[in-house]
Amino acid sequence: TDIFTSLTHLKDIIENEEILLKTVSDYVTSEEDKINNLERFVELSKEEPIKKSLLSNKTVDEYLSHPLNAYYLIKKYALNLERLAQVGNYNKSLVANFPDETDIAGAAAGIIRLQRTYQLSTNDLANGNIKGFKADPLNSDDCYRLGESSKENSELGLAVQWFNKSIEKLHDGSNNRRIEDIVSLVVDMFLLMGNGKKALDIYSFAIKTAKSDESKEFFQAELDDYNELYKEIDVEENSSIHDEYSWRKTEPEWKVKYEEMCRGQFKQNSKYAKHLRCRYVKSSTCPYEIFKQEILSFSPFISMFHDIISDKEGELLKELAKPTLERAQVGVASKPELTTQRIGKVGWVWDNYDGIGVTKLSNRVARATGLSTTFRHIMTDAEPFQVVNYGVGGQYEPHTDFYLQRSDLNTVPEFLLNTGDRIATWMFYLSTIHAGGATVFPDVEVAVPPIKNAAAFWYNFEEGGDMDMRTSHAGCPILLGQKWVANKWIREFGQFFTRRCPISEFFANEDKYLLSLGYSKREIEEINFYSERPPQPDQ
Ligand SMILES: O=C(O)CCC(=O)C(=O)O
Ligand SMILES: [Fe+2]
Repeated sequence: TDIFTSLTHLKDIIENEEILLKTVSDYVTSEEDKINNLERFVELSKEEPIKKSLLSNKTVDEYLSHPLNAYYLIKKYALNLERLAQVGNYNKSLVANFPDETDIAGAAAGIIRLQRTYQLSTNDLANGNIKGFKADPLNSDDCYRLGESSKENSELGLAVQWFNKSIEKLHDGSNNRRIEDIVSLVVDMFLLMGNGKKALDIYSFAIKTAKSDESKEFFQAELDDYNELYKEIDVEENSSIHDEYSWRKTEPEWKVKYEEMCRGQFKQNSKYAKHLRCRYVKSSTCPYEIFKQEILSFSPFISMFHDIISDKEGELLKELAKPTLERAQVGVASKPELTTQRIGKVGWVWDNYDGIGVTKLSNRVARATGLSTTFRHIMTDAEPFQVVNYGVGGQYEPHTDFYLQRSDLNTVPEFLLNTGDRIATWMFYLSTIHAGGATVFPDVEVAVPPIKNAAAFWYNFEEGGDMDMRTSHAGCPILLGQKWVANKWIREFGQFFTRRCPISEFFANEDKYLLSLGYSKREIEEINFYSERPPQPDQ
């Protein structure tokens, strides 16, 4: 560096010695802090490993049945992951599946979805109570996160409630945000609701009750800003009736209806409702095999089969699907999208995947429905099983299973080319759900309860071969329990020789169905005449 050739640089180095020293000592302190932090983490984890402290005698599945527990676990592991990021060298594959901050936010959004859909009170939820099922109460940090999530979702009323809860619990030490900032957020929410009066009240109250001079000054400054901004507006006049408890985001009609269906607020209003029944159906090929079918709607034809798969077979499907599970996308193969419209992970399980086990299940679907489910690599009669596992507040918003754009039929993987559309849907329910999670058909007000080891089965097309838009359906958010389903979509063209007559003869046409039950034409006219079908809105 040629220092020896002049002495002036040596002088500089002497000047800078102190700064260098400080840099090194700062580094040592910060590394020490890190190590201390990690040491504390190891100590705590040794004292109460997650396996023991959280589960306490429950199985993992029981524990995860409560959405708040799932949220707690996600948060705990995500925060651990942040700590581990400070450790230089360790086996990264151990944390490959760890959740991160985006998962905490996703789980919080799921809980807000559940709160809104099932109209849960903020108090109950904050106490960990969902319909009598208990989890640990939420702490101040959790409540704050739920407030943020509500805000992001434009649920301003809920946001106020959660931010207030977070302030109420601030003393628990979980939350290092400043009370001033949370109060300002509450004020913002009221302003967005159009309630300036409330905003003013909160500032005045905060100034009166402030715990320190700084705090008081902060609120005074905020209030001054506010007065400056809104001096033109008569606050009293503009304060609408909005309070946080009655305030709801305006949702499109389909969503309101969907959420009502999920809550069970609907009437089976088909005039044929009283003829719905359970029946035994004979297997299409095996003379001694009988299936238990419950008919839920004649037109469109929607039914369920009870006890149609064993626990063991269900486990097989889940196990085979697990390694292939990926975040669900919506849309066609050429342009799938990640959306909140469907919150779950899907995997595909093909016939012959595991010896004969999966094929046996496909064959059973064929015998129960009379449709062909033969799998082929070109021109298949049915798709492989699509196994779906839902997450916290997981759902699938209303959709139809067929391709709305006819041209999309040409952008499918090769084995599905020239197989026509999804003429019918079969869906196994593979897990126990205590609340929520029904499959609902809002247009015809039919709900299929997600009963373990049962299956839903319906036709997506009308008798004449047109798409039946009334089959639009949804998987409701899961409130308590875990949800696994396995779809088997049966394609159109493979049914050329197998399609059963009774479907077109009886079920697609309700009158024909009644004839088949032995009613005379006159009786059917009478049933039609006296049936109590509520007036339809736009007739
Ligand atoms: O989970 C449900 O109940 C519905 C699922 C569904 O409709 C689908 O996967 O296409
Ligand atoms: Fe579907």
